[in-house]
Formats: sequence, structure tokens, C-alpha cells
Amino acid sequence: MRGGHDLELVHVTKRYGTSAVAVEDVSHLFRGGSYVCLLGPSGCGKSSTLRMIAGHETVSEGSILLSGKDVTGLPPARRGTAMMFQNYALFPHLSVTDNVAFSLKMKGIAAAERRAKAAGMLELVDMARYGDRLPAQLSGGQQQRVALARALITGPQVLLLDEPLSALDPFLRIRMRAELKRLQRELGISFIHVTHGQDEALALADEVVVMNDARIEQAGPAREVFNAPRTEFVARFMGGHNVIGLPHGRFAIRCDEIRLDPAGQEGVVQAVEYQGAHVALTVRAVGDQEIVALIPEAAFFEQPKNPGEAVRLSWDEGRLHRLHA
Ligand SMILES: Nc1ncnc2c1ncn2[C@@H]1O[C@H](COP(=O)(O)OP(=O)(O)OP(=O)(O)O)[C@@H](O)[C@H]1O
Repeated sequence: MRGGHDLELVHVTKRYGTSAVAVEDVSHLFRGGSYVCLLGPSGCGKSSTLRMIAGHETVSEGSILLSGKDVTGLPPARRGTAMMFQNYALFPHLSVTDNVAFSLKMKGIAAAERRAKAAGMLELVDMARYGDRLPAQLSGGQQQRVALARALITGPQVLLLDEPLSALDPFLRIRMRAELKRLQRELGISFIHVTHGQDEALALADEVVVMNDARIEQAGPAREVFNAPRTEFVARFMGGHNVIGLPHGRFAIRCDEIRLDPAGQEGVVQAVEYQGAHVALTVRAVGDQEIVALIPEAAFFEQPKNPGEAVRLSWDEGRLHRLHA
């Protein structure tokens, strides 16, 4: 069933000039009110997809529907979407309030109403005290909140975020991540968030859409994409998995499903990496395959292993996921 503010891509292709396709025949339904992360390596077509949804880039073939209405040819301001850019793109000479109220001014809304609405939005992003400052007088995280308020003031059904956290330091990134999720829940609109980061996608998304080479490789709930990668690319890109070649096919298995077991397969430790809660053991096993075992740290330090040592590994056959080409 197609709900209220579903966004649908129907056979969408993007070509830049005569060069190769950036997005190839992508069809996907983004459910209204969901937090979706578009994830994939550099150049796979994430930003192009987002920019086409926003209307900042033309669609070469196919169509984009929002709430069942074809918005493919509409200008950005008339689609019901809003975009928050990676560099925030704030006007340096305008105060925070005027930046947030800018699109309302363009629409001819009276000054008093603009200021009231902007104040409400600044409240929402916890920036009410900073209305009179200029962007240069704010920290990166604060500028980002202003950019969010500026995008949200148009009342979009879908907010598009292009790598919104990439300019922040790791500590702030985790705080803003929680903030984005809270906002999305409170507003009940869809967020489509482009990221390189697997952790970020897993932490935020109701749905993870993994792109590779201009196409969607896998889409689904975060837990499903992580636990049951369909292809070798997804298994490797999401991380946390081994890809193992066995006589009956190629399989993925989570690194934390591999255990040290005196009755297991033989291998030689190549590397030992302390990761806090776990220790990652890289082991060269049968057939010269590298297998990473994540061992809980207490268990590891009961019987520590060093590079060059022989170990034995095992796993439950039932935890193997067959990979498709
Ligand atoms: N304006 C443009 N003109 C020509 N080619 C472009 C343009 N924008 C993007 N491309 C090409 O299209 C492909 C997809 O680019 P896109 O920016 O959508 O990828 P991305 O997944 O967002 O990458 P990144 O994570 O590095 O931002 C790339 O090969 C890129 O070089």
C-alpha cells in the first residue's frame, strides 16, 4: 500500500553529458515518515540520487513521485522536499534568524510572521539564543543546527541530508546523530540521509539502502542488511563479516560468530587488534583465506594469542549466509 507521503523513484537514470551513468535504472519506495540512509562508496551515485529527488539535478530517464504526485519536472521549492547541504551553505552576511527565515522572505511572507516562525524553528533545534549572531560566530555544530532549521522551515514532507555529519568531530557527530533521529521522530516526516558511514547508517536508519556502481545493491531494515547481506559487496561494505569460499559456494558470516575451538579448523594468527570490548584476530586458515574472529576481550586475555601462533577456529554452519553474485 502507498501511504501519505511516500516518495517513489521509478526507473530513474542519471547521465552527466556523454560520460558514464551516475544512477542506473533505480526504482525504490521510500516510506513516508521513515529515516532512510543511502549508503555506499564514493562515486556510487548517492548524491546524484539525492539531488534528483531535491530537484537540484535533472532526471535523465524515469520519474519521481511524492505522495503519488509526479514531481520530476518541478523546481526544488515546489516539490515538498528540502535539502540540507554538506557545507550548510549559510549566507555569511545574514543573521541566524534571517538565514532561517530566508525562504519565507522569498515567498513574500510578512516580516513579523517570518521572525516568529524562524524563532520556533530555532527553538526546535535548540538554537533560540543565537538568533542575532552571524554564521561565522557559531561553531560547526551550531551552524549545522541553523542549516537544519532553515531546511525545516519550509515544512517539507521529505528532508534530504547530504553527508550532514561529515564536517563534525567524532564526539559531536554522535550527539548530532541522536539529535537528527529525535527531530525526525518528532516531526514525523521522512529523512533521506546520504552517508559513507556504515555505523552512522546502522545507528540511524529504519531502512538502509546500499548503493554500488549506480545501482541499489540491497535495501531493508538496518538489522536485516547487516545480518543477511545479499552480496559479497554488501557483506564487505557493511563490515563485521567474513566472506568465506566453501566448496558449495561463497558465504558471509559475522566475525563475532567465529570462535576459538580446539576441535576447529587450523590456522595461523596474522594480526591481533585490541578493540576495547573485543579483540579482532586475523587468522590465515585453510585455502589461504583470511578469517577475522572477534573474541570478547575477557575470553581473549584468559589465553592470549600472538601473531605466528597456530589456532583453531569453528563456527555454526547455520550462521553462514549464502551470497549471490
Ligand atoms: N556534475 C557532474 N558532472 C559529471 N559527472 C558527475 C557530476 N556529478 C557526479 N558525477 C559523476 O557521477 C558519479 C556519481 O557521483 P555522485 O556524486 O552521485 O556519487 P556519490 O556516491 O555521492 O559520491 P561521494 O560519496 O564521493 O559524494 C561519479 O562517477 C561522479 O564522478
